[in-house]
Amino acid sequence: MDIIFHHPTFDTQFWLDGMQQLIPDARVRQWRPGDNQPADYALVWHPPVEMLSGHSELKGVFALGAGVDSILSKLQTHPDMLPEGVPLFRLEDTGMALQMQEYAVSQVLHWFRRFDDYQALKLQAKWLPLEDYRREDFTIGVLGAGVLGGKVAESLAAWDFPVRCWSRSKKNYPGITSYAGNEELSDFLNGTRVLINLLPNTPQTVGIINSQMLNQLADEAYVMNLARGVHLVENDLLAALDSGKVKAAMLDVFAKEPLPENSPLWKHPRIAITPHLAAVTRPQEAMEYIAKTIREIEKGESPSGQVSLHNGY
Ligand SMILES: NC(=O)c1ccc[n+]([C@@H]2O[C@H](COP(=O)([O-])OP(=O)(O)OC[C@H]3O[C@@H](n4cnc5c(N)ncnc54)[C@H](O)[C@@H]3O)[C@@H](O)[C@H]2O)c1
Ligand SMILES: O=C(O)[C@H](O)CO
Repeated sequence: MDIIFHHPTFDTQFWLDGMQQLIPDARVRQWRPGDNQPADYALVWHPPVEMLSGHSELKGVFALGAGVDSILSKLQTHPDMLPEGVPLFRLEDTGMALQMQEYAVSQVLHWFRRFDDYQALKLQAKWLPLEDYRREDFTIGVLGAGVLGGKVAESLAAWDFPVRCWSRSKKNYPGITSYAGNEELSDFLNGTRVLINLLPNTPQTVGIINSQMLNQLADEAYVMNLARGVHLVENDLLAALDSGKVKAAMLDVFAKEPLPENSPLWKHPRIAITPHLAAVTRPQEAMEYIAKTIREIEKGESPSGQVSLHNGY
């Protein structure tokens, strides 16, 4: 079995050695421009078109992240990049859910305990106990209730917050109210105080967090974008912060990354920013998942994690 690997920034040797250890009888190599030799599996991030195009012998392509929007958008301009019938897989959790839970829970607790207000008071040397927020006024709504959103919702429910989620089809997570489809979006938003986004980037979800959505949230809402920058209309968020409809936002992802130095988001006192690291690929977990999936494909099984090109995620 031949496995080819391409990632613009990862430590290639670490991945080649790791995959070799997990599948000892495989020949694992770094793909380099001009390499047109056949392969059974490809592990990729931002793959050059010629790495995959024409390779209909591939039995699987593994994206080395959870979101496959960068690969699917390249397919728009280079439809032959993924040969017909070759399945595309993505990383399902592989250590990312725990990171998302840490990020979301810590920030929700930060807002709930009013640490942002106390930091502002501290800067004025003011000793002023504020009224507590109540859990019943702190309903958390998770947009996108898949592998990551579902786990984030569960971890917040464990802190006794009222939690709801929104997805394409109904979910059955204990203690979490599930809303599905565009028909139920308004009901989901109505009363949501903390909006956490974990949707995939698809034509249906681009720009979904806009004025119309923000205006339906509870007053003094909080917004956390952990999925993709294109989901959020940045100017609409700034307007909602200025009007007071939104009290604060925590953003990990941006329409343009790195976020340009002149972006007004940097200077806004009620926007917190992290540089797209809410959940990063954990190499060992990812390699174990890929090796397990390869074994399943080799046995003729249908492993989970296959991307639906039709749904776009
Ligand atoms: N910031 C980061 O560091 C980081 C890390 C990993 C993943 N992500 C992002 O998180 C996203 C989610 O990852 P995942 O593994 O949970 O994905 P997933 O495919 O398991 O879940 C997607 C969820 O979104 C819902 N959904 C999709 N389209 C919808 C629509 N039109 N209307 C309503 N619901 C819709 C699905 O029903 C599902 O519940 C990724 O696509 C990626 O963009 C970000
Ligand atoms: O989707 C992912 O895995 C991360 O956001 C990196 O792009």
